Amino acid sequence: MYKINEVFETIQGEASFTGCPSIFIRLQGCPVGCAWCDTKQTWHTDDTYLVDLADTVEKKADSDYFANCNAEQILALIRDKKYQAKHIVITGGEPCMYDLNPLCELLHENGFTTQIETSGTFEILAPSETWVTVSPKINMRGGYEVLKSAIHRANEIKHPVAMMRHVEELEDLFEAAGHTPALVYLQPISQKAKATRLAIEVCKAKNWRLSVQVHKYIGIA
Ligand SMILES: C[S@@+](CC[C@H](N)C(=O)[O-])C[C@H]1O[C@@H](n2cnc3c(N)ncnc32)[C@H](O)[C@@H]1O
Ligand SMILES: Nc1nc2[nH]cc(C(=O)O)c2c(=O)[nH]1
Ligand code: SF4
Ligand SMILES: [Mg+2]
Repeated sequence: MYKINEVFETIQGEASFTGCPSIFIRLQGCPVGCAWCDTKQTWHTDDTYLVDLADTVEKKADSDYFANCNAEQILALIRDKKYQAKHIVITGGEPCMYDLNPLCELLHENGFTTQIETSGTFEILAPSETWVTVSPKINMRGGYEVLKSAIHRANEIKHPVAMMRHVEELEDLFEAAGHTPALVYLQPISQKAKATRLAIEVCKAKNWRLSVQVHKYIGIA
C-alpha cells in the first residue's frame, strides 16, 4: 500500500525535466526533518487523517490528509483524470520509504516514464529505467553509507543551498562516495536572494547547473 498525499498534473519546475508536463504523485511520510522543508504537511503517517483517494486529487491547498491505495488504484485514477502528461514524478514526503518497484513497473507497462525525487536517506527501490533525482540530506537520518550508494544510483543531484557550508558538504559526500555525477544542480533554498546569488556563483565556478523552482516564480503547483 502507498500513502498518497496528493495527485496533480503540472509542469516540472526543478532540475533536468524543468518544463516537462508531469503528473505528480506525492507520497505521505518523511522522518528526515529538514528545517526549511516546503512540504511539512507530508511528514506524519497518522491514520486518523485518512481520506478517499479521490479527495487527494488536485487539492486546493496543502493539507496533511492522505489515502491508502495500491499501484493499480493509482493507475486507474490517472487514467480516469485523462491527464495528457506521459511523465510521472513520484515525490513526497520521502518516496523511498516505499518499495517503488511495483508502482513504477506498472506505470512503465502503461507507457509512462517515471522520475523519483528522493533525499537519499533510504535505499532506492525502483527500476533501472526510473530517473532518480537525489537531493542528499547530509548529516540527517539514514547515515552516510545509504547516501553514498544513492550518489551512485542518481541520474542527477539537486542540492538545496543557502550557505557555502552546504556546497562543501556536497563535495565531501562526492569525495566519500568516490563519484561526482555528471549532472549537479544547486537549488536556492526558499527563493532567498542571498541563496540564489551563492548558487549562481558556485555554478559558474564549478560548471554545475542552477535549479530555481520555476513553479514558485510563476505561481503554479
Ligand atoms: C519536498 S522534497 C520531497 C522529496 C524528498 N524528500 C527530497 O527531499 O528530495 C522535493 C524537493 O524539494 C526540495 N526542497 C524542499 N524544500 C525546499 C525549499 N524550501 N527550497 C528549495 N528546495 C526545497 C528538496 O530538497 C527536494 O529536492
Ligand atoms: N511544479 C512542481 N515541480 C516540482 N518539482 C519537484 C517538486 C516536489 O515537490 O518534489 C515539485 C512541485 O511541487 N511542483
Ligand atoms: S527529506 Fe524532503 S520531504 Fe523530508 S523534510 Fe527534507 S525536504 Fe522535506
Ligand atoms: Mg514542491
